[in-house]
Amino acid sequence: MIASRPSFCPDLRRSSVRLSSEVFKVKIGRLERSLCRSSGNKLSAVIASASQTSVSDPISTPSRNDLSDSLKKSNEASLILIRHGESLWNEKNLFTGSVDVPLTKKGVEEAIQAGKRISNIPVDMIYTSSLIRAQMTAMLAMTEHRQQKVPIILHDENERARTWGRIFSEETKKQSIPVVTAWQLNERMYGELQGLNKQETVERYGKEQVHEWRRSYDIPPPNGESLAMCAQRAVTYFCDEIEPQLFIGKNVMIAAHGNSLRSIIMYLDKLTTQEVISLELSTGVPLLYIFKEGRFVRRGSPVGPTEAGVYAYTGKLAQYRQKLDEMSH
Ligand SMILES: O=C(O)[C@@H](CO)OP(=O)(O)O
Repeated sequence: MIASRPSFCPDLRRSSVRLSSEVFKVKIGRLERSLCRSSGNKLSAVIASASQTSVSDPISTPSRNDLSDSLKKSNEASLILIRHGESLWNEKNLFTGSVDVPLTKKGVEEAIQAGKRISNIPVDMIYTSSLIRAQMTAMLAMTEHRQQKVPIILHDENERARTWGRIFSEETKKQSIPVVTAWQLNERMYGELQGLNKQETVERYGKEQVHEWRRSYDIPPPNGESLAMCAQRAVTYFCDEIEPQLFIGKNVMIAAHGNSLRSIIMYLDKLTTQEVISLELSTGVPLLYIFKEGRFVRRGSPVGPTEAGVYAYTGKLAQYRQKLDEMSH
């Protein structure tokens, strides 16, 4: 197979040099298009970042002026990616895909440990898949965060959900973190392999065939999604909904799945279709990226001895941590 780099979001491909005003205009245009496209209260997920409040109020719709003020203010943001902790089907070695399986006790512990590792990194918005294992991971991780804000899931499935979920205190909103759930970040649909034991599937179909289903880029398992198909929806969502938040300086955490995150990492790290095949993500280990001047720079996983290095990378992160230290003294 010829290694190639798929272009999911051609108008947003990042320049390796300083973000030119030309590109910046495109990116703002994109954000505005995304605002235009969004209808009704779906708008709140994107424009939450445009207002200076922490949780989008599903009723209020901040003006474009708020948006452009906010755009001018920030040029650096953190992006944390976490694959969910171990699920009950990971433990049983079953293909899981779109089946909505909760965490094991070990998975709960992994999520809490992940939270400790990122407890000094700012989080303004959280995106999770619509599956409980990713949502549990995000929520458990945030119980450890030093900022001590409350993650609140936004419900925009219908008018009543939006209206009934309103918050009437500005102060309480400031102490909250909006959590957007999106099916596009779900694990890839594993088709007729869902619920099958991985080892038994190898015994039945052979190691090579199963490896092809699990790790090839564009060969789907029977009636399921290939990584390419999963990337199409996950990366498009990332470009349309999450990247605009980073552009305006919002620090974002994404809790998702092995394959939806592999496809997003492929986009962030500009991996080829060949390189992504060997990319494996452990459960519950957070990865940190810094988004600056239109580029994503991978800082690795802020764990153990590397933690000091992670904070040393940017002045903004160091300042944030110092502020947290001062507040807790
Ligand atoms: O079963 C699944 O849904 C995934 C992730 O656990 O498995 P794989 O590692 O084969 O992509």
